[in-house]
Amino acid sequence: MRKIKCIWVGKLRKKHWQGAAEEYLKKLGRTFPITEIILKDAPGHLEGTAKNEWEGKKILEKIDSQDFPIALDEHGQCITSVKFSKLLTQWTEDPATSPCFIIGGAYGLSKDVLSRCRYTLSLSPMTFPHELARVLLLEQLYRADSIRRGTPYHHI
Ligand SMILES: C[S@@+](CC[C@H](N)C(=O)[O-])C[C@H]1O[C@@H](n2cnc3c(N)ncnc32)[C@H](O)[C@@H]1O
Repeated sequence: MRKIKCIWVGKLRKKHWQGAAEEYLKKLGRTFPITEIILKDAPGHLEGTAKNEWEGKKILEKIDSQDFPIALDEHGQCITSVKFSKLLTQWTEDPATSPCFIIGGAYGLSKDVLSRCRYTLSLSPMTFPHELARVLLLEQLYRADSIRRGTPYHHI
């Protein structure tokens, strides 16, 4: 079964992010059901590292033993969409595991989350807001699936 889990920190508050995310979730839903786990932001009185450690603990609680956790982080591996499609096929076809993509909040992912992850994916060496990173990842998942199926969405 091809299934993908996504752990996000924080809601998409603006309509334009919601609309963009929904568009790709709907397209992906036809072939790749996505399970989204949306975690609350850390309490407002926490700052910097304390914030990402608090969020990190909540993220770790949601990673199951059969998950193959993939951190989204600007310092990770920057790869082509074709390579991503191959990796995604490999991850989703492994009967023992299923991919679990993780996007952090405003202060990023904690060291514990990064070290628990089995792959770290960068969307660019530049830093994006988590809402945009979420939309970009969903679009790349859709593109990767289109490449795998040979549908005319990606033009090499
Ligand atoms: C605003 S960024 C956090 C920025 C930065 N790491 C920090 O510590 O301040 C929020 C989240 O979006 C995701 N993100 C932002 N830019 C990214 C990129 N270029 N590649 C992959 N993920 C990115 C990451 O999951 C990150 O934890």
